[in-house]
Amino acid sequence: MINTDNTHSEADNIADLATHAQWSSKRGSWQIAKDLPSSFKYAAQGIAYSFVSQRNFRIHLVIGSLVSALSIWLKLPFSELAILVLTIMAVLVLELINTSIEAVVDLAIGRRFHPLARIAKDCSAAAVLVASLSSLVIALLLIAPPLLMRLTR
Ligand SMILES: Nc1ncnc2c1ncn2[C@@H]1O[C@H](COP(=O)(O)OP(=O)(O)OP(=O)(O)O)[C@@H](O)[C@H]1O
Repeated sequence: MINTDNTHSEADNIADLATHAQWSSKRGSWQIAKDLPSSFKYAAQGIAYSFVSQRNFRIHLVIGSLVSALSIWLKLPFSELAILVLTIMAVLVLELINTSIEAVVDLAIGRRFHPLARIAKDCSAAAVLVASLSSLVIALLLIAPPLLMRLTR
């Protein structure tokens, strides 16, 4: 409750507002991470759920691991390895967000058809596709030349 009488200073009111906003935003949560290890545990649960339930997540993980192994074998410079790691992780991150959006849409409308649900899911899947295509192009640009050199030596 925000106090409006004169015994409260401006700073007290701002502190009250901050506390109020913090608790309002958490009101809908069933459970709140109480410490850092709990936050990591919930994040790990999200990764495990995506791995088990999403075929595309597993495919991206396998391709990402192969590309990383190939890059190390080719002894790519650290800067190029960093670019590859960034693009592989971007695809996995978007796959996780896609899974999250699908779950939220299903939670909101269940098994009913809705054009907005279709748009939300299609755009979220499109984000993964665009990131996958761009990471494919980046991988080809960085890996193809040294691989060809190695194979034709
Ligand atoms: N409630 C809905 N209303 C309208 N269209 C829907 C709805 N649910 C799914 N769709 C359509 O079906 C497609 C597949 O939805 P689904 O929830 O099965 O995703 P998915 O196959 O798991 O996607 P991804 O392969 O990206 O994980 C969506 O992209 C959307 O076009």
